[in-house]
Amino acid sequence: MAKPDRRRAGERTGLAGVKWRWPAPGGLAERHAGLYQLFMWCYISALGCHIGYFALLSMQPYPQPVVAQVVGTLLTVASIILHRRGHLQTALLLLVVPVSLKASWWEHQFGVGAGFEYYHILSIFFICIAPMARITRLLTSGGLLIFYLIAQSLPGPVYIGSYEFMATASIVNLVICVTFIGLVAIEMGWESERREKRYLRELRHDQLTGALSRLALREEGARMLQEDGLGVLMIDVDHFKTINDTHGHASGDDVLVELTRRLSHHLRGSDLLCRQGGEEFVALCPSNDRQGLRHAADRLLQSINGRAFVLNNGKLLRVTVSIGVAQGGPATAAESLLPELIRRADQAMYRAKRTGRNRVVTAWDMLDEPRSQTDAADIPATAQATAPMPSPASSSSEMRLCVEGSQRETRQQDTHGEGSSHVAGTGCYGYKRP
Ligand SMILES: Nc1nc2c(ncn2[C@@H]2O[C@H](COP(=O)(O)OP(=O)(O)OP(=O)(O)O)[C@@H](O)[C@H]2O)c(=O)[nH]1
Repeated sequence: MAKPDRRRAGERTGLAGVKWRWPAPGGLAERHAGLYQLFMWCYISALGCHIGYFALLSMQPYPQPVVAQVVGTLLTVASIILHRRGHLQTALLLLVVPVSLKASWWEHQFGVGAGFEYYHILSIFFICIAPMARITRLLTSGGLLIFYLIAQSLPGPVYIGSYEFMATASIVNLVICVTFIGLVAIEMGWESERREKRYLRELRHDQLTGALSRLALREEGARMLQEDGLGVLMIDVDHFKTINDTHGHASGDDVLVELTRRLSHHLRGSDLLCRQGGEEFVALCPSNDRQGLRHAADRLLQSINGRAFVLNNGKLLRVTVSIGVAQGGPATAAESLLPELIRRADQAMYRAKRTGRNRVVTAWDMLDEPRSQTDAADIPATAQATAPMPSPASSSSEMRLCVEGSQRETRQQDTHGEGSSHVAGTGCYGYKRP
């Protein structure tokens, strides 16, 4: 097999054989990708500063702590490597503690007032936002704060710069520190926005298949029902347990992924495909046209049973689905009608299972059948248990739409109260406004 092209993947082999990849690698750093990148730039700038100091050494009229510069450079290199390996806390400490130390040294050289105290504040800021244990953060920032206070009361400066030098140094140091804090704050804002969007996307999508999740099904279904009539197609893979048992769970997963791909391909742009759970999918199709919905369901059925699924081991597998269809709406009480439509599509799907699988059954066809044919055994136990009881929430006139074939309604002025109606053969109660 051809070797992957590292350059194309943005990878480099750098210090100590560490693989460099831009942007951030996996693990801890990945969860703070934006911050991580910014810190990387801080490290690189710090490294640049150290090298710059070396260049300036010979030009300074007063003795320079060469050892401090060497140690500072080594610490920065070490912190880059540690950060790259995921030891974020240690790396950060190696960076900010020497920065604070160096700020004290410059304060000692020039006296307080040249703006080097800002670097203490910058160090404490970095520690405060670092993803570390609260106790470590408290101890370190407390330590740096005490260090800052001690540095502020250092004995008289050894070298006192001119007034101009002090003023310029103060402004430059302030600008550097404020820029860093500003950049990090902006990046953190963007990062939390990105994270929020990512979580929301994950919440609304099924991890395996990429189809919409149950949460999205409820939200989108209710929205669609408010705007237009809605067709609900309940799609369930036949004998999926046997597929899992025979070919393994991984192959079962592959079947679900391919199934989603085929179903999505054969749905219209305005339709939505959701994974209800396990091997059960729900297609939401905005439509008032029952015939059209039937055709759509037939088309989906054929897209699955018409062509064999190719498993990872090259074996061919014939997969079939059973589809139940229900239709209703539009409704202002969409939140209460949607579960009803799903229940009825589920009921129709179970009927398709019981009558041989690999077929489409519509809820309205079930209504037209003699009552004896839609025997109780067709309705799953859960559906029977959840046959809707009249409730205040279902008392809107729109609830009438849960009954396909309203001509079959037989009014019941019984214990359900005035205005309730029972739909023959459906177990579905609707409420009409008196
Ligand atoms: N591979 C895989 N299997 C799953 C997943 N979710 C649920 N299952 C399996 O799907 C199977 C569903 O089995 P059943 O509910 O008995 O349905 P079935 O075998 O399709 O039978 P019928 O629906 O009556 O045709 C169970 O074995 C579950 O473990 C998944 O995400 N991946």
